Amino acid sequence: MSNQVDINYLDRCVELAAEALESGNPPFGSVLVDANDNVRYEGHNLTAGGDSTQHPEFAIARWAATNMTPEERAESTVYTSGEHCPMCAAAHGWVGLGRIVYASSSEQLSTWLDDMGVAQPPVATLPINSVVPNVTVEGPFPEQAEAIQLLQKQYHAGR
Ligand SMILES: Nc1nc2[nH]cnc2c(=O)[nH]1
Repeated sequence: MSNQVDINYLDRCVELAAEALESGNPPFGSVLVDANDNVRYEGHNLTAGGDSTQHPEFAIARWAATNMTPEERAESTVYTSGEHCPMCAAAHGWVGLGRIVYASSSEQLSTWLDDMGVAQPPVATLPINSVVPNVTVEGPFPEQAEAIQLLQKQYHAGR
């Protein structure tokens, strides 16, 4: 069940995605929140340097593996501006993180890329649950997805 708390964290993800764009990176941002509603990690995409695995969701999985117990991980929520790619969904599943709430879906991203005449990513745009069937996933959220589409347009217009 989503609520205003979820919406607030998604809004933060949109802010982080905007920060990514400002620093020349693709607009993706994510937040890791534990069961006590503490933000444990937040970040944005850092792939502009040439390492295409520097997604915030992947960074969250690796940070959580080092810094949280298995129980803490399972009870936490990952908020993210865009639905996890298969690499990040797999990392999320391997480290046993909990619920995922995303603003815009991979299917939406794929459609936006086609509409902009931009090539599809080299990794399939699968739904998270195709990769990790047992993770609770919520999204998309229309208002935040619209904001992300705008950031995607700005990112690709500048390339
Ligand atoms: N969810 C997500 N998808 C991406 N596709 C390309 N980069 C990213 C990223 O950082 N996050």
